[in-house]
Amino acid sequence: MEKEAMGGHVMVPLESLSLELPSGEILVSYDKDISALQEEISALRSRQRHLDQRRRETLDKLIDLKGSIRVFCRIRPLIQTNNLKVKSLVTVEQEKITVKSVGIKKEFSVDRVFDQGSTQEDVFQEVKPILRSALDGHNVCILAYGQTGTGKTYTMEGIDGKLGIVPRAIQELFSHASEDSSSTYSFSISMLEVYLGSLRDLLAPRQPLLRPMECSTACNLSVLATKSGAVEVEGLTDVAIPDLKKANQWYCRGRRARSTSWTNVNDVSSRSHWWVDNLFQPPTFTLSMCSLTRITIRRHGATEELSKLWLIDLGGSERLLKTGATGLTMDEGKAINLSLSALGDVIAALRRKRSHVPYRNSKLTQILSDSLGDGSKVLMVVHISPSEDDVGETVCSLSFAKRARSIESNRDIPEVLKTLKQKRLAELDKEIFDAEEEQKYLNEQIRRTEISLEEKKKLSSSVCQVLSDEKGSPRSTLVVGHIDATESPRPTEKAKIRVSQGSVPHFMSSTVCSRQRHSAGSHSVSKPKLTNPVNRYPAELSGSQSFSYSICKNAAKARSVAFSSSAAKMKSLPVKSDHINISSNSIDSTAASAPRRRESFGSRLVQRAPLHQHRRRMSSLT
Ligand SMILES: Nc1ncnc2c1ncn2[C@@H]1O[C@H](COP(=O)(O)OP(=O)(O)OP(=O)(O)O)[C@@H](O)[C@H]1O
Repeated sequence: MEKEAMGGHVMVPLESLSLELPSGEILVSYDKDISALQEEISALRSRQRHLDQRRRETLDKLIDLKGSIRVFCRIRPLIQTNNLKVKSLVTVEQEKITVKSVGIKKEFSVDRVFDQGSTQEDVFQEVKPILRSALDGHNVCILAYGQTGTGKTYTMEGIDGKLGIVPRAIQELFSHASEDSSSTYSFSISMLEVYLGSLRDLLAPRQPLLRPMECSTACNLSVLATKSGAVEVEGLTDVAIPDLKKANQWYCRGRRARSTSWTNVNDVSSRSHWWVDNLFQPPTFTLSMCSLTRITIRRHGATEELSKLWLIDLGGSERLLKTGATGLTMDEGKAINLSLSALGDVIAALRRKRSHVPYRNSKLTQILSDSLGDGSKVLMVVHISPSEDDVGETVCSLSFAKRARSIESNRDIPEVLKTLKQKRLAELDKEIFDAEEEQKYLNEQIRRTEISLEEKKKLSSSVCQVLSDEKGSPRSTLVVGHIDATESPRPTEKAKIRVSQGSVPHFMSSTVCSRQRHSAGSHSVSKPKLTNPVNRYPAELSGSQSFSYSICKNAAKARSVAFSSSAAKMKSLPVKSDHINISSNSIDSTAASAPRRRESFGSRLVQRAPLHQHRRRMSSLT
C-alpha cells in the first residue's frame, strides 16, 4: 500500500465505497450512496410531515380565533344613472358599516369591510387562508349574499381581466397542489342551481331538446345523507379535473348553463351584457338563481382525506314586491327567498347551539348540512348597494349578516382583548409563514436529493448492464474503474477516498474459509501489477456524491493505489488480478488483448452464487 499522493494514499472524494483491486482497478459500490440518499429523503419527508401537521394545527387555531363563520361586507361602487348624482348612504370603517338615511342610522359590525375601491385581489387575499383549510381536509363554504345587482356575481365569477373568487380559488388549489410534495391531490367539479326549490345539474350531458326552463324531472335531484354524516346529491355530475385548463373549461360550461329570468330590479346585473352581445332590446331586469360550484378535494398523503369546497352565488335577496314579478318569476322569487330564509334559520340554530338544526327545510340547506356546522369553515360575503334607493334592502342584508356573524359568541369583545387577539393572530400568521417557508426549502432539498438518487440508480444499473452484457454474469451494483496517479497528481492529492470500516458491504466480509486460512497465516495478498488499466468511466457520473468523471479521468493513470483501511478486507476479496475492466461507455481497447474476465462483486452476487463457486474463488487468492 504504497501510494505517493497524500502520504501514500490516493484520496478521491467519494461518498461511495471504493476499493482498489490488486490489478489497480477501482471498485465503487453505489449501494451505500443509494441507501444513504434514500435515508436522507425519508428523513426530509418525515420532517416535512411534521411541519405540515404543525402548519395545519396553527391554521386551525388561526381560523378558530378569527371565527369559523366569518362575514365580510362588500360595497358596490355607486352607479350614476341618467346622469343624476346618486347619494351614498353608507360610511365604512375597517370592521363597521353605518347606514344613514332619513330617519335611519344603523351600525353593523362585520369581520372585514371591502369598500367601493377594493379590488378582486384584496378580497381574494382574505379568502386564501380558508382555501388552505379546504386543502387540509375541512369542508368550506363561501357564500355571496345580497340584493340583485350588488355585485355577487362580480365577486364570485368576476369579469374579463378581473377574475373573481371561483376562478382564483381553482387556480390556487392547483398551484398549491403542484408545490406540495408531501401529498398528492385530485380534484373534481360539480355545478348546480337551485331552481324553483329543485336542484338542476349544470354539468349534465347536454340534452338539445330540453331548454333550461323545461327540465322538470331531469333537474329534480335529491339529497342523500350517508351513514358517516356526509351529504351527497344523487345523480349529480362530478367531473374529474386533472388540470387547470380542464377545470376552467368545465367551470365556463357550467356558467353558460345557468338560467335567469327577468324582473324589474336588476338593471345593472352581470347578465345585462348578454342582451348587448346578442343585439336584442335589453329587457328591464333579471332575477338570478342560486348557483353552486362544488370542488371535491381528495388529498392522498399519509392518510386519505376528502373535503368539499362550496362556492355559492346566492340568489338576489330583494323583497318580491319590489321586483314586480308575476307568474313563474314570482314563484322563482318566492323559492329563492324560501331558500335564503331556510339558510337564515339554520344559521340561527347553529348560533344558539340548538340540538336540532333545520337543515331539511330547503334543498340549499340540505346540501350544505355537512359544510355549515362543526369542523367546517364558512365565509359569507354580504353585498350591498351604497345607493339611497336601496336602503331598505341594504339594512335587510346587513341584518342577515349580523345574524350569521353572531354564531360566534365572542364577537363584541373589549378593546384590550381585541389588541391581544390581534397580537395572537399576528403570531399565528408568522408561525404559518415560517412553516411554509421551511416546507418550500424542504421540497427543494427533496427534489435535489431525488435527482441525485436517480443518477446513482441509473449509474448503478448501467454498470450492471455492462457486466451482464459482457459476461452474462449476474447483475451487480459495482462500478469498476481504474486509477492511475502518475498522469494527474493534482486531483488525486485533493482527492479523498472514504471507506468506512463499520459499513463494508456484505461481499467484502471474509468467509469462514478465508478466516481459517488467514489465521493459519497461509496466505498474503500482494498487489499484482496492473494489467488492464481502464481509463474510461461512465459519463453519467456526476455530482458531489458521485465518483466524478473528471476525477476518474485525472486519476485514471495511477499505478498504485491504496486504501489503508481496506487492506485487511482486501485479503478476503474474491479478486483476480486481471479480471475487471469495465466502462459504461466502452471497453478499453488496450485491455482487449489481455484475457478478460469480468466479475461482479456485489453482495447480491455473493449471495446468489453457489457456495462451492465462491469457495473456489476464495481459494484462488491463497
Ligand atoms: N365591486 C365592483 N366593482 C366594479 N363593478 C362592480 C362591482 N360590483 C358589481 N359591479 C358591477 O355591477 C353590475 C352588477 O353586478 P352583478 O351582476 O355581479 O350583481 P349580482 O348581485 O350578481 O346580480 P344578480 O343577483 O343578478 O346575479 C355588474 O355590471 C358588475 O360588473
